[in-house]
Amino acid sequence: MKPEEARARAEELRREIEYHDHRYYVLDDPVIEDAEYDRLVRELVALETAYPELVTPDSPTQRVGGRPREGFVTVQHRAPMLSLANAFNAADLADFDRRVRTGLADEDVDYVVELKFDGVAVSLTYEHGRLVRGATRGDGVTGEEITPNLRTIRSIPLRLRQPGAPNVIEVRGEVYMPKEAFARLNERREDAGLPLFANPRNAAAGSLRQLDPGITAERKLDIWLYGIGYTDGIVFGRHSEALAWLGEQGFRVNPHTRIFSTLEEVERHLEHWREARFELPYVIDGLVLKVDRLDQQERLGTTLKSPRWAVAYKYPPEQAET
Ligand SMILES: NC(=O)c1cnc(N)c2cc(Br)sc12
Repeated sequence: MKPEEARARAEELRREIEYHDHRYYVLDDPVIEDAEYDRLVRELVALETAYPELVTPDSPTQRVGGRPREGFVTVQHRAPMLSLANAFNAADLADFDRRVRTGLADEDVDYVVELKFDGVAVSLTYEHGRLVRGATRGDGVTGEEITPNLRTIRSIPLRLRQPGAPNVIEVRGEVYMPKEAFARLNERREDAGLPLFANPRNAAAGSLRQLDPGITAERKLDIWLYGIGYTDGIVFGRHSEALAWLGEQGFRVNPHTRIFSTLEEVERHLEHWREARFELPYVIDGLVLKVDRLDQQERLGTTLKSPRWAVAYKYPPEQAET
């Protein structure tokens, strides 16, 4: 095969494998048998072995790369990762709603209500559509650079759908360990006489902070994306539009998000999830309310550490920490 034929075939295989990764890991709706998928990957690995100059960082064969690190470097988030004020009951919610409506001179308000995932908040930076950096939240301004570990999470796209990707975009989400993976991991640790993780959040944090990405890759972590930090090339009118755009770009966005225009509807929704959350295959510790219109968010602004346009409604912790 001539080099330019090899290059073309490698790119064709990458797109096909990316398509199937998105179907399987993001949509949970594969359209190919495992054996056929493995054949595609084997053909790409063979091509990249025969023509090493073809290997690109965003090739699906480069998910688990690099030697273990000595330690983590810190990076500055282009836009700070805010924390959320908490609401624990109907009175707290009514206070939040009243402050929002007062701040908006009694304009109509839509709330986007999303699940609050009990995991590790991370920021993914894409430049020209390619994943260049992944970091933990840290103190909101400075986080730890954990790119090789995040690249092992198969539902994180290594490159965005073109066209439409801005030059630079930071997307925010929560890395978590599904309850089933957590139970299996602790079983293996018990058999090996290792200390157990107390809960899936600690297991996810411990798995992300591994210096060896190969270990992270074995931990079956996953991610939900729920926000956009800095971006230089795209403007949204509503948070719900930004979430839809993230889904179109290939990110894994949670299907239980809803939009309500009255507090009563929000409260009914929160009561539904008070018990229904235990049926989910991942842990949530509450739900997040956000004013949907971004111009209204702007007008409400933020306090020193958290937005006035969002609040986390928290359920009491589960009795026996799973
Ligand atoms: N859906 C969301 O916005 C969401 C979900 N889970 C979380 N742990 C957090 C934290 C912030 Br800050 S926002 C958010």
